[in-house]
Amino acid sequence: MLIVADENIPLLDDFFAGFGEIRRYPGRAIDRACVQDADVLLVRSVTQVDRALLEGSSVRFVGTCTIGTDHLDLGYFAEAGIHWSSAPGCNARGVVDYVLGSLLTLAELDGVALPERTYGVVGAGEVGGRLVAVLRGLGWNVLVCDPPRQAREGGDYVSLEQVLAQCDVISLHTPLTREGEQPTWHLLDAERLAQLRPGAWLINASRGPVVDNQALRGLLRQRDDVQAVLDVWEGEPQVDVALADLCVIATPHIAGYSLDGKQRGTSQIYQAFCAWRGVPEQMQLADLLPQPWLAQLDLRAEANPAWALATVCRAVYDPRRDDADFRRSLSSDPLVQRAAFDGLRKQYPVRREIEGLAVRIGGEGEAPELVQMVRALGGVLV
Ligand SMILES: NC(=O)C1=CN([C@@H]2O[C@H](COP(=O)(O)OP(=O)(O)OC[C@H]3O[C@@H](n4cnc5c(N)ncnc54)[C@H](O)[C@@H]3O)[C@@H](O)[C@H]2O)C=CC1
Ligand SMILES: O=C(O)C(=O)[C@H](O)COP(=O)(O)O
Repeated sequence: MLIVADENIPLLDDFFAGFGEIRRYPGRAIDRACVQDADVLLVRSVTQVDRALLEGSSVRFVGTCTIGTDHLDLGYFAEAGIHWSSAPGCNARGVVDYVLGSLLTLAELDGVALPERTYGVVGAGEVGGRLVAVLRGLGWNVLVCDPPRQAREGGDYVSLEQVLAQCDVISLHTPLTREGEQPTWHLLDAERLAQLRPGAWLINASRGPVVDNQALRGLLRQRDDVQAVLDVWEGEPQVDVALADLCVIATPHIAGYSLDGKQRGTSQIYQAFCAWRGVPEQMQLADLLPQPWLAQLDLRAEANPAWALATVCRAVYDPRRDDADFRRSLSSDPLVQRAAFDGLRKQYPVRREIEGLAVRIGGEGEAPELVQMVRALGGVLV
């Protein structure tokens, strides 16, 4: 069996070497010639997998080790009888950690207290749903907008207009869709961006085109009260450098790049592949993931809760590091800039997740606020 894979997929040999030959290519360089004789194609988000790539090839299974599927032509797969799988939720926690780290920076810059803000989460699936749970667990006020989910399940949701009118912070977690009843392409267009509340923060770690980047650049130039955090960009790996300069945090599509999330993505595709082939799974991700580098975090019971929150989150991940690396890499030469965008992602340092972090609260007293905070973040009290 010939398996063609994006070279950035971790643990390829551990999970797939037993099935046949693996040929690795840069994701953006996978073309018809690469896949012509392949049986299996394993990608991440940067390979457009469609009729133009696959027609005439022997590929019968496509796995994307990512949550997003906007790079896959699922209609063509159905027509051609190609089995496929994505990795739902694999790196959702990494994105939540990215949003938390961004909120801490925004709060420091604007001099506001996070519990006093109203949060709007748009898209309440694997990522947004976890983010809502964490924010509500912290006792913060959260409104949720997810029309497709609301139509399916009913429940306590609000419209996008309500989010724009009532929320100080808007975090986008929808897929990128161009068709259907609720398409998300330019969900935040010039008209909606103009409705952002005074002092609003906008975070986009979904897909670049969910926000009209040109309109956002115009808005940020006009309104210095609005702050933006962008992990994803229209036209990636090309980035609007002027827009990046206007953002508080700008990063090269790495919100979900925890080690755990990336390895989980490969593991989930392995599981889907084994199910498709009808063979038992031989490998377990738990046997491959290294121990977290931080064995335990110690807090004092008398610690200020806001300080403790920042300490726990930043002990694991601080997006300011990625922002600084990204800004250093920005270039007015498009070729240099595109290469730098992909280079930062390829060389991404090891980053773990807050969930499961062992936290010990020592010192005097019960510290119920700290206990609630650690539990809300998904930490484990020891
Ligand atoms: N920046 C990064 O590193 C990462 C980005 N992502 C992006 O985040 C997206 C969301 O991920 P998940 O939560 O795991 O997906 P999911 O499929 O579990 O949830 C998406 C939610 O968005 C809702 N939705 C769809 N259209 C909507 C609309 N017009 N308005 C409001 N809500 C809408 C859906 O009903 C669903 O509940 C992915 O599709 C992917 O594009 C995912 C992982 C990492
Ligand atoms: O899972 C998703 O969806 C993502 O956006 C991934 O973080 C994308 O990872 P790469 O394809 O950019 O390696």
